[in-house]
Amino acid sequence: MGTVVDAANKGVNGSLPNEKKFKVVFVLGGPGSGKGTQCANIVEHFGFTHLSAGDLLRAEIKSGSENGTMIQNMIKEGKIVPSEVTVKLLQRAMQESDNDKFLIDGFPRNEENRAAFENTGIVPEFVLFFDCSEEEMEKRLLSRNQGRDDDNIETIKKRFNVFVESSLPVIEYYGSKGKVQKIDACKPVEEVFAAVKAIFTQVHEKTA
Ligand SMILES: Nc1ncnc2c1ncn2[C@@H]1O[C@H](COP(=O)(O)OP(=O)(O)OP(=O)(O)O)[C@@H](O)[C@H]1O
Ligand SMILES: Nc1ccn([C@@H]2O[C@H](COP(=O)(O)O)[C@@H](O)[C@H]2O)c(=O)n1
Ligand SMILES: [Mg+2]
Repeated sequence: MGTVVDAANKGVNGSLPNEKKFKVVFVLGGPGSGKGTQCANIVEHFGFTHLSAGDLLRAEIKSGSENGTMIQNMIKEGKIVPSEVTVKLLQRAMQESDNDKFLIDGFPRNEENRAAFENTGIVPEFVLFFDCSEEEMEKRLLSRNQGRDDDNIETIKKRFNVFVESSLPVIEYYGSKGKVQKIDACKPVEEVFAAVKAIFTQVHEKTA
């Protein structure tokens, strides 16, 4: 597995110190591609802690935070919340955790997210990319039934546009660095997990 940021490279290039040693995998893919579903499986089999940026933002709304209304409006519009807010939530969750292995789901969603996270000094081990057609993702989101404000066709279309315009370039960036593990996420859950499992098993064997 790649390098985990440690004491030796804390604070390099003006970045903030990574106080604990963290191992991070970014989990990316379009809305409804199955990121949350597969993260739950990875947690069970590989001992990671799952941090969904979307879940942290939704919890922030519920907590009555001063940013709550702004976040709620952004989510309803399918827009990306300023990185400063999201990175703080992620950093806090990592610092408060007893674990040192994190799946960061739905982040970085744009170039601003990516640059802001890079400033923490934490380097992702790799990026898991769930690749799925819009047709299949739309079908899944419209039948998700979790009461999410953004699971309606108007917001779904906006989220697809944001994914193509802002998130895919981030995946391409990591692809150019040889860090992307792409998975066909249009298949049934069990088949997708078999592919995910193979990747995590291989990575684990390399570092064992
Ligand atoms: N491989 C699959 N085949 C069929 N349905 C799936 C599959 N994976 C997930 N689902 C279902 O699709 C819906 C969306 O899945 P999930 O919430 O995991 O997606 P997500 O990528 O986290 O979406 P979002 O970005 O909106 O949070 C859920 O109802 C889930 O049960
Ligand atoms: N890095 C992120 C991640 C999410 N958001 C906002 O939350 C919405 C839901 O995210 P899910 O991952 O749960 O689908 C998303 O559409 C954004 O509005 C964000 O701003 N930044
Ligand atoms: Mg999700």
